[in-house]
Amino acid sequence: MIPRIDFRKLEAGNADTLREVASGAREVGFLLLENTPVTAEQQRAVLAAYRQFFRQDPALKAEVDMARTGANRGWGASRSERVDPVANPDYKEVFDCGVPLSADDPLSSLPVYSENLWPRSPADFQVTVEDYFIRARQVAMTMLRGIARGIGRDPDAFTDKFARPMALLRGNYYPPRPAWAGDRDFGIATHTDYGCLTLLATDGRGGLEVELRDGRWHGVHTEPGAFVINFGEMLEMWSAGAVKATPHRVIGGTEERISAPLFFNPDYEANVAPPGSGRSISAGEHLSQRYAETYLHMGNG
Ligand SMILES: O=C(O)CCC(=O)C(=O)O
Ligand SMILES: [Fe+2]
Repeated sequence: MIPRIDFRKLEAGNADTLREVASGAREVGFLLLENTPVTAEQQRAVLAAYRQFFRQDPALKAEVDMARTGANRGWGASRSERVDPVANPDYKEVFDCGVPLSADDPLSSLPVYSENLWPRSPADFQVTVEDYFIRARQVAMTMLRGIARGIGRDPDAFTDKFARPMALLRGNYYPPRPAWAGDRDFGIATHTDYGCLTLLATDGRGGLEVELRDGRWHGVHTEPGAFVINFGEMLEMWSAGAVKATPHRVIGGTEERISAPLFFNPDYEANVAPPGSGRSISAGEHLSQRYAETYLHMGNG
């Protein structure tokens, strides 16, 4: 149902692989990606770092609480984000970090380029997370180039606009579904992602569900080492609908679960309107608006 893509073949420009990527992007909006340069070990290391961070004393997490700031860097407590206006705020916790600009960059004062907030503990958290973030961005870049080729665009049609990416790496922590949770409570409620593509590593536990064309919810499962790829609102616009942003959610179960999505968002100034439409849609404005709609401390309060 969800196409399985071999990264090495994609990188080599294999025609069958490019076709599968293009049809998966259009018909499903989700792909499974295997055989990338990011190893299962590297995925496990970043998930373990997040697990240690989330399981520690809440006072240490509170030191980097994003709610104290006007941005989304650091820890987001349970119920600090509502991704679906008809659901309650999500019960997940998150940790977000981005790619900050140098201080003399004129755009560096924008919240989407805020400085990261790193916790005092665990000790090697920042090193592990930043190392993974760099590797994962390279995979995302190659993937995006492959999609451009697959849908018949110039290979760099999208990647050209990633000089100062508003990319965000997130750790999601889903505790066991709380006893108080009702019909409108989710680990993460139904949503589409905001950016171009999302590269998701999981701890192997099920929980992610996607709403496919048949109108039904389907569970997605991956083995350690593989990635789940899905596409966001900006790429749907930018590709004039050749790529679909598919709704997904996590209801949550009896066991704790950790996942790490890399939201691969382009430069603030990228125009993500359909080519030739004569319109202009600022990636930075779209992302800022979606943040304001979802994070309770950034506007959705
Ligand atoms: O945890 C997952 O499997 C999905 C998370 C997700 O959809 C998100 O963080 O946007
Ligand atoms: Fe998502």
